[in-house]
Amino acid sequence: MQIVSGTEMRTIDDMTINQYGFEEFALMESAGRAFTEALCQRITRQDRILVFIGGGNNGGDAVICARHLLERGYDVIPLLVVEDTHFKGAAKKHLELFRDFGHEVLHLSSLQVEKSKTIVDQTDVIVDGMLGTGVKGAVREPVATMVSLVNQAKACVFSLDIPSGMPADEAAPEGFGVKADMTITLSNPKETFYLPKYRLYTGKIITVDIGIPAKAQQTITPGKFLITPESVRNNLPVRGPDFHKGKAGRGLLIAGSQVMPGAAALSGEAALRSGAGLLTLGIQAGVTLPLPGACREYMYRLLQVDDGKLECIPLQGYDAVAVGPGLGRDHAIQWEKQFNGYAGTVVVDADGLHQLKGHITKFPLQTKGPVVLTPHPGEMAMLLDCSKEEVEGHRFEKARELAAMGYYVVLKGKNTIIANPDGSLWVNTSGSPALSKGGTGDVLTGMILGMILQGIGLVHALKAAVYIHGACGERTEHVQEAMAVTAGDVINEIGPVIRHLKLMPGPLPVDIEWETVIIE
Ligand SMILES: NC(=O)C1=CN([C@@H]2O[C@H](COP(=O)(O)OP(=O)(O)OC[C@H]3O[C@@H](n4cnc5c(N)ncnc54)[C@H](OP(=O)(O)O)[C@@H]3O)[C@@H](O)[C@H]2O)[C@@H](O)CC1
Ligand SMILES: [K+]
Repeated sequence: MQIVSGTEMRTIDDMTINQYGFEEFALMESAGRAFTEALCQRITRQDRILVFIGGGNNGGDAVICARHLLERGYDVIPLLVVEDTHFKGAAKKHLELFRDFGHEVLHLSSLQVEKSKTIVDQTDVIVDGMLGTGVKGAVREPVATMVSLVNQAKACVFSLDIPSGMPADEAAPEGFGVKADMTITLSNPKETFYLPKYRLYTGKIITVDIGIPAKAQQTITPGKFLITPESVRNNLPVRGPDFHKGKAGRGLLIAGSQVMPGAAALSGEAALRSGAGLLTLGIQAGVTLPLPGACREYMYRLLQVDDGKLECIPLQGYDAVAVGPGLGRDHAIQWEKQFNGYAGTVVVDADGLHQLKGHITKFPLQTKGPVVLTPHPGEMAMLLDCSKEEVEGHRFEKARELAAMGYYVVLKGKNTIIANPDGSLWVNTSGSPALSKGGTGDVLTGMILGMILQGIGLVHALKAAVYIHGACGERTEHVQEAMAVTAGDVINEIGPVIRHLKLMPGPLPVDIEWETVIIE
């Protein structure tokens, strides 16, 4: 499913109306009705409903919603927050139609604030159709007061398309808006839904189809998409009866140090649990792994340190290499010597990212294969020389900025973003606060390596690892409190989550074939 900014949504709307000849009046009817259908599945006939109606097209949709609710016999108060003169085009026509059908609206201007507060207090359900994707700047009066009233109300708040006041473009200045229990969004989720600063605004997000043609959507390139469980499931590795470990790839993990041996253990185990065929752990000589039981399936390559530099490992025979978890920053990776001409996939995480910083613009030119970087927001800020706040406020832009240097980027956090060097993005929606603990990032790196090794295609591998990692976090919460969950618990859920995905209905793809990487 495609995610859009408000600007992109307007481009899609313009195409639909001006290029493909859809009537704006009919499109608005379709939007208002689709919203109402989704709303009616979530409310009861006994609910007293207050519909807030703004003066733009979002208000037009809200008028249509009020009409359908009244026609179905619901108890509705339609409340206009602006004067009639504000209405234009299709929204104006729908307001006229509303009156032609004998319905009446209340005007906010005719009420004292106290009276509107009483109405809000006596309401069970609020439909928030004051401002949509066309909001500009800080919310003005009298809408601002209504936003505050809605936010104090005990009623269940359903925002139409987007919580009023919240911008739909990442680039827009931060807005103050309605805090909804649920946002029923039209046609496409808006990009700001997935930014940390707006996390408390949308509530649960439902997307409804309003009949925008796919062709109009495809004009937005490079696109931004949600990772769906279906898309992950349909691209999971499959093992047929003639499967053997050679088909599941040979991986190398360069990880661990005296003070962080556990990171190597966690990453490696996660790679194996995610399906890696053969795994070698490259680890500094003398480091003792703390969990011998968990590590008995690896092969080892002990690395010497000479003059502060980590020994290089010949990469022939390895289909992919992950470097960084728990590695420390004292012993330098010899990036150029180690990876020059390597045609497999390289995944760089954690301390590996800190060490790569000085080589960030050159590294993609030194390797022949794809390079995946998996920063959390702090590491992203370090790589791009900006603040963590800048990264968190502009996650799409920053992910694209780093990807444009020639990388596949996995920008971690809630709603992890995967960015392709061509600018396409995928946003994850699985996850849980249970994952907020040291070691879960090391687990993700291992899962990424494990998925890549099984040859399902790099982007599919990244999507699968990121989605399954989040789903493992969710699943740990079924049996224990989020605060008690450890990275090891997350690993234990990998198998059950993959099984659960595979049991979803529909045919699975046929057996995968590992494409051997040729190393020159
Ligand atoms: N996606 C789709 O395919 C379809 C989308 N549709 C719908 O269109 C919506 C977008 O509609 P839109 O472009 O008319 O803008 P919208 O959000 O109603 O805001 C404009 C109004 O807000 C006002 N206003 C602005 N800023 C303000 C502020 N800071 N503080 C206070 N007021 C402010 C502005 O007032 P003005 O500045 O003109 O005085 C004007 O009255 C979209 O979200 C979806 O619901 C469907 O109908 C059809 C299919
Ligand atoms: K709204």
